[in-house]
Amino acid sequence: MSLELSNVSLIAPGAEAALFAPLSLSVAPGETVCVMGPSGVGKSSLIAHIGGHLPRGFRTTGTITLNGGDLGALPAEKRGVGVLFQDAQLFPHLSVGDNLAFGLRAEVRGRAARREAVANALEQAGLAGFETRDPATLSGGQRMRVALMRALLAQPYAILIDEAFARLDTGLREDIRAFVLSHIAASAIPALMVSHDEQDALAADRVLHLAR
Ligand SMILES: Nc1ncnc2c1ncn2[C@@H]1O[C@H](COP(=O)(O)OP(=O)(O)OP(=O)(O)O)[C@@H](O)[C@H]1O
Repeated sequence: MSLELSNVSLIAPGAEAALFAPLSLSVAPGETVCVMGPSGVGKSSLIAHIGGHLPRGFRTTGTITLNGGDLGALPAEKRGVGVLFQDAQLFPHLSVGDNLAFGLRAEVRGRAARREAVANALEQAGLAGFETRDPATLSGGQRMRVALMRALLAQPYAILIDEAFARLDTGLREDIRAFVLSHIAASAIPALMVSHDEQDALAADRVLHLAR
């Protein structure tokens, strides 16, 4: 199902004017839309708003619909939105396998079934056998692949990507971007990707420029 934004805008705490002109957008299942725009226009805040993590004091207009429901009525953990950040944000105190198991939905019951789901995800990420590894021992690209698999194991209705590839080396960035975007397309969920990188824009299905 599509991710639908209708007349969405944000007013930062203490500000009078909206950060960007009201935004209406429909992102289709399997489609990736790249959101670009000048620094400070509100790209990360838009991602935070959709995910339900907007800092206190922001005012918002418009509506966001996902999976047929109004996201504004739901707390972050009930929105079914997965977010990929720049530093992958794996839990440092959990093994790679436990990070993935954290993403698994509660419906996957039983130790054997959960272990198998984690092993499958690692296999898909090209990281078979990495269950007991400490996330700190992974490369940036490996961490990002685990972060994507953790997000997908939760079977989200949409994925948001906030400059997730920016800190990776150029060659690796291309591989990881292709890995992430192909998994999103295969999962048939809509994705919104915030970026400054022209290469990200080229890899997306569509580009949207946020303007004041
Ligand atoms: N917690 C906050 N309190 C007050 N203002 C904030 C807060 N978070 C963000 N802002 C303001 O909201 C505006 C948009 O910030 P945001 O980080 O969303 O922009 P951005 O387009 O992602 O920028 P960049 O490209 O530099 O990452 C900025 O003017 C910023 O100062």
